[in-house]
Amino acid sequence: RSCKQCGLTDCERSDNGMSRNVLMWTILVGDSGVGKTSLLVQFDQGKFIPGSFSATVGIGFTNKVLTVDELKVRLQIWDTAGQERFRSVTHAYYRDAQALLLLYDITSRSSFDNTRAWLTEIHEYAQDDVVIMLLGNKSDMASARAIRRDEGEKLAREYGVIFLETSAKTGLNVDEAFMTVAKELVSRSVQLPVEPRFHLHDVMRPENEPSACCSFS
Ligand SMILES: Nc1nc2c(ncn2[C@@H]2O[C@H](COP(=O)(O)OP(=O)(O)OP(=O)(O)O)[C@@H](O)[C@H]2O)c(=O)[nH]1
Ligand SMILES: [Mg+2]
Repeated sequence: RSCKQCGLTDCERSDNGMSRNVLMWTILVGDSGVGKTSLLVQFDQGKFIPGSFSATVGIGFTNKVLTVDELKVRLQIWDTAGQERFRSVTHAYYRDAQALLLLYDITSRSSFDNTRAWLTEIHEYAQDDVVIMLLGNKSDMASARAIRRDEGEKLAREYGVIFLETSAKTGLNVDEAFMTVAKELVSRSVQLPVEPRFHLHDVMRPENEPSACCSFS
């Protein structure tokens, strides 16, 4: 049985028998080859699959549940195709995103330069209050580095977004990146308690009642 809405097979319960879940849409964007799929595989499965590069076609999602301040945060993470020909598909998903992770490859000047165009697109298609993180990926490739860390930090400051350098290969800062997003989403929603923009679920339910946070098919 999997939920028709979020694709999860079950709903976690916290220790006090209540389930309190929030689902948040997160999208990975950036040029083809920067490591979006690899980052997601590292986060989801804790592994890096070396070998030839196989570009993502279309779009797909992975669910991960993180706990932030006793709140279960389900991140529905959409991995998009970086190739130009798939851009129009990706645009359709921006509007529903609460968070966007924009990756560049620290060994590729062009992927870094293109982040400005990505940010312009994000501002055009995404919600104004979307959480944006800039990630300089492949930080393990020190000898091939083309973008200094402080260049990434400067760009992030300019656009007012959060910045981290990551490595999908070694796992450096991968969990941190997603945890930072989840925490930021939770803290922003706490500041706006009137109508949080949680996408689907935000329920509390006693242990002996069937979980209602998902709708099963
Ligand atoms: N050394 C190193 N290689 C990486 C890292 N992340 C990705 N790669 C490699 O870079 C290539 C591209 O990675 P992908 O994750 O497929 O890139 P992508 O951003 O999903 O590309 P598209 O699907 O075309 O948008 C692959 O050969 C990966 O093995 C990293 O952190 N370090
Ligand atoms: Mg990919």
